Amino acid sequence: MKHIYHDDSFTLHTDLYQINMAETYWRDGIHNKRAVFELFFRKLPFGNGYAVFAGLEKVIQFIQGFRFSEEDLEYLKNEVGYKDDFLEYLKNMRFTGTIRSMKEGELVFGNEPIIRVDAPLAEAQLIETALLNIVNYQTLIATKASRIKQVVGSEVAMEFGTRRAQEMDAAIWGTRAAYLAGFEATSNVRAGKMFQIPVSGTHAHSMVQAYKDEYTAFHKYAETHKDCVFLVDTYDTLRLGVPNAIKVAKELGDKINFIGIRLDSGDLAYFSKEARKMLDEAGFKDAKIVASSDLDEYTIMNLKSQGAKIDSWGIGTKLITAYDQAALGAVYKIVAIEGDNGNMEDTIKISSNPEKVTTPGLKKIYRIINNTNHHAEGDYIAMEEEKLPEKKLRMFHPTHTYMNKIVTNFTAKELHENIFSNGELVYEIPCLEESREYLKQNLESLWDEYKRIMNPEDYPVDLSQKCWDNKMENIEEVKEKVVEMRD
Ligand SMILES: Nc1ncnc2c1ncn2[C@@H]1O[C@H](COP(=O)(O)OP(=O)(O)OP(=O)(O)O)[C@@H](O)[C@H]1O
Ligand SMILES: O=P(O)(O)OC[C@H]1O[C@H](OP(=O)(O)OP(=O)(O)O)[C@H](O)[C@@H]1O
Ligand SMILES: O=C(O)c1cccnc1
Repeated sequence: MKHIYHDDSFTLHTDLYQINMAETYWRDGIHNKRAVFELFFRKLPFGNGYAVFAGLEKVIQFIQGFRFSEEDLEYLKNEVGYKDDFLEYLKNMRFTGTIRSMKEGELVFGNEPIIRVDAPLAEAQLIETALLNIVNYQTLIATKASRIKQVVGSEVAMEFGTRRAQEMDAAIWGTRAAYLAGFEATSNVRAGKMFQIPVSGTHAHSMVQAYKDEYTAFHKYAETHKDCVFLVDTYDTLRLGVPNAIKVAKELGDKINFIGIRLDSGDLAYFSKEARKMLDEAGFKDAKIVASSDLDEYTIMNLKSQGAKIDSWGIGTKLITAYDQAALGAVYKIVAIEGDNGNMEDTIKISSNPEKVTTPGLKKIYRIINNTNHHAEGDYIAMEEEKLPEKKLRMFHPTHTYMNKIVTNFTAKELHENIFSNGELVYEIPCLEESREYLKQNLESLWDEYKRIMNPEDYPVDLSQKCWDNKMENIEEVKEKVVEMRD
């Protein structure tokens, strides 16, 4: 038993420094001060023109289960050394704050708040790490999957990555993210069961090797399964594999549903074209060709440009591990805190890099949709109490302010929904299918220039004049303070 790890709560899924800060706030009596944090990333992953937000459902689960278990408290006491009075405070802690968030399947861009947490300071602090962990991974994989699906187009994309994923949780939630982003199926049966994702699969080389020859292996498989996709590359794809598949399909005729073949190595363009001819000549015009083997959006695009005859794509390692970018860099920054007089006061983090200076204050985020062509003109961050003009909106780049435009005849769609209100879940969680459909609609409203997988245009994420002025005032105030403190 010693080596079987017991794990009865996710609440300690945080960094030690969060608990240490919570203790400081509590001992100082400021733990219940209202604080507002925003979760956002600065740079889009993979050089993509948009990201796909995923992770909210798991965030909700985490918040609902947020309580320190007896075992957590014992551990914190005996192994980390926290004192009883503080542990008593943690014991009674529940999440009592308000969370506003974008919906899963929302298109999201750099420097815009995806989630806003408005909660007692210590609570907001303690949930940071888990929120970032969930959103960073799921959004990264959903974005990678969406890129791949853009290239795959109307053909079928199947998620095959579990064996290469960074452990079991990543396989499960990565698969969910891939389906949300438009993949049609997964080979992971547990993910299929948990999220009602269609499951699908062929067979491995091991089965051919176990029976020694392809003919016997395909035949035995066909005797036990109606739907058959035969893997044809174990020995010699065109001389043995494809002819054996055709032979078995002909012999068993209507007794099976010969779906097609899978190619997993070699020149996939050449093999698929040759195999297509062979299948067609044998009368199997509807048989499908599945391809797998280290595929990603670039290889798929390249194979298509070579005229590969592939109907279905199995994508594993490069999707589920986000092969070309290991992490999304979302951060969680405090933007306002209750002052001693009870009013909310802005907070700002200064940086020598203008892109890294946070945008202070309570804000709302809107997508500006052109009413004529129903496409998004850009996103617009305004102060919470601000009323947007109805007829004419001036949008300008927040660092290169000379880049600006006037938008007329638009709809400003607010992107945040109320998720928790004073600790109560007030959001009806959509099913995965709905979020998937929501993403599809969102992509339709995005101009193609932001969707291409290489060198897309920069999508505008602008600040309102008030929001921009407020940021500048905050920067000036901090500068003055720094001078005062230096003198
Ligand atoms: N016609 C093609 N054009 C571009 N890339 C291709 C083409 N055919 C295959 N590829 C890609 O080339 C890579 C080949 O991988 P690799 O060198 O490991 O060999 P393999 O053919 O998969 O053989 P094996 O699995 O036996 O090692 C894969 O990423 C595959 O998707
Ligand atoms: O290439 P990926 O995109 O990661 O897709 C998943 C890979 O996993 C399987 O290979 P594996 O060698 O693990 O097993 P198998 O060939 O014996 O089935 C499959 O044949 C794919 O090549
Ligand atoms: O069903 C398949 O063909 C499959 C599943 C997982 C990984 N590679 C292939």
